Amino acid sequence: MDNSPLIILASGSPRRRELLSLLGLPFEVITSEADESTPPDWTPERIVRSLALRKAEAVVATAGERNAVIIGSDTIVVLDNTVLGKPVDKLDSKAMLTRLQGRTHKVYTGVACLGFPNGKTIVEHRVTSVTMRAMTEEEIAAYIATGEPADKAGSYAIQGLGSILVERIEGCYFNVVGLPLSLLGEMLSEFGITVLSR
Ligand SMILES: Cc1cn([C@H]2C[C@H](O)[C@@H](COP(=O)(O)OP(=O)(O)OP(=O)(O)O)O2)c(=O)[nH]c1=O
Repeated sequence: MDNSPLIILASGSPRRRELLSLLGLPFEVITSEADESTPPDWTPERIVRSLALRKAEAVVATAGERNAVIIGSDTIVVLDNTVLGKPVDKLDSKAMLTRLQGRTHKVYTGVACLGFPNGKTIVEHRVTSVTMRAMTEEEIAAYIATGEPADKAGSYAIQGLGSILVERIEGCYFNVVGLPLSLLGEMLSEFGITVLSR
């Protein structure tokens, strides 16, 4: 009998769902209502790691008394020590994209794996550098009009139309989309879950 724990993804993000599906393992999704506010003096690492853990912890009560690993994750974009989360409106998207265009920024994603019911906890993060090409005001306006930037950290989606704005990246691609899969694979193996088993 297979005793490996059930995987629970604590996320409402369709991107994270799609990325986790790539591993070919069965999983359940439970959406969390975690408080995502953080003190202004926190470093990017601390923000994504803490929020990832908060999101995982927020679904513990609904996960039930099962042998499970709960995955929480959080992504932010950082430019010049400023954290760019999801835009609040189109004006905010315009301000973010105007800052990001023609420059290199960093994308941080934190991942928390919470073993249940034993409470084993592993929290990690990855950083990817992303260089965007220069954009005209018209291009920025046209991109915002597509609606794609609305629910994305930094107001772009590398996996969508935003792909044509990205000149180069250094680091894990999946980290930018919201779930660094090679890191997650390593973390899951600590819970007895193997993606590639012989
Ligand atoms: C930079 C970038 C971000 N994003 C997305 C990933 C995340 O979904 C989102 C960052 O917001 P998050 O707060 O990390 O996640 P979320 O609110 O979408 O989902 P949940 O908290 O329920 O897990 O930005 C992309 O899809 N593509 C990109 O290129």
